[in-house]
Amino acid sequence: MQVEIGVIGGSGLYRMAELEQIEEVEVQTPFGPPSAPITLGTLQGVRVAFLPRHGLRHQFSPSAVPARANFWALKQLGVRRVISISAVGSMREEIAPLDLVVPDQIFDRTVRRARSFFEESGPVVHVALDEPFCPDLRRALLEAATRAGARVHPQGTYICIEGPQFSTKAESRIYRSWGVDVIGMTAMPEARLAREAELCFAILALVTDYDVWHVTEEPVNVATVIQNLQRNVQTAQDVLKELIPRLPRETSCSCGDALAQAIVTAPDAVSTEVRRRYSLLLGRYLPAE
Ligand SMILES: CSC[C@H]1O[C@H](OP(=O)(O)O)[C@H](O)[C@@H]1O
Ligand SMILES: Nc1ncnc2[nH]cnc12
Repeated sequence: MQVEIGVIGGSGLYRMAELEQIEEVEVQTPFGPPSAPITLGTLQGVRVAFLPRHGLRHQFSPSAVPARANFWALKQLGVRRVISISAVGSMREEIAPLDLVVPDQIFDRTVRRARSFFEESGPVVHVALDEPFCPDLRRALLEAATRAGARVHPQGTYICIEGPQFSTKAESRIYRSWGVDVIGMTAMPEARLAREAELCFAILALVTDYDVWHVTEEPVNVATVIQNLQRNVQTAQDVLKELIPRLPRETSCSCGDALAQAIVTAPDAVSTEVRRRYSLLLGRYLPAE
């Protein structure tokens, strides 16, 4: 059975306990191996691929997550939609720890991550990122979270910092003045890569803390993040159980055609070698033979 849904687990979520009939697959990609072997399993009759972004033992810091390998590997397995489960800090009083957020925008403050599959070689590709998440997958996530009885915020801007350190109070204050809603370290370059790989992508953000700006709450630390994440893992699983079996097979969004108008390099300037290397992503547009 075709694996169409990918789930990327973030901090504190290294396995998906609800998967049945599981097998582990080691995938190789032109960008090296993904963060961990990918677990293939069944959730309520639907085949799912699960990948813990920081590795099974949380070996990869946000800057070192092999994001290109992760998305390439999921695409290679046939995945068309990717749901990321992510721990975030809240930048607004009304978004409380243990709430869920389905962000609709991202502000990228990362500074040292590869952000494109086509950076070093390959044709010049400019995908649109005005809406960085799949609108249909976001809507479905939101409906699933509501059915699961979670307190969920239907939109929000996720600011992605480089880390690995948490923010200073001055940074946190300034980010808040920019109007962001939640803060994390991993949504970028994932959203960029998902779009380049023509995959639907959305984040289920689990709020773990109030970052460092709050006057009465303790500044964020790892223990709080993991503790609150653990308290919310069951909710995340419940949302996935509500979501995955109801996702229609066919998509009506434009994520699957993101490259159709995006390749600028003249076809005769793209070598056979490059066409072969990128055939998984570009084969529809620039066949190798
Ligand atoms: C462990 S605290 C900081 C860490 O948690 C978040 O990870 P993820 O998005 O993978 O859940 C945050 O982005 C940082 O990487
Ligand atoms: N306050 C915070 N800053 C960055 N990443 C986070 N992940 C969870 N909480 C965070």
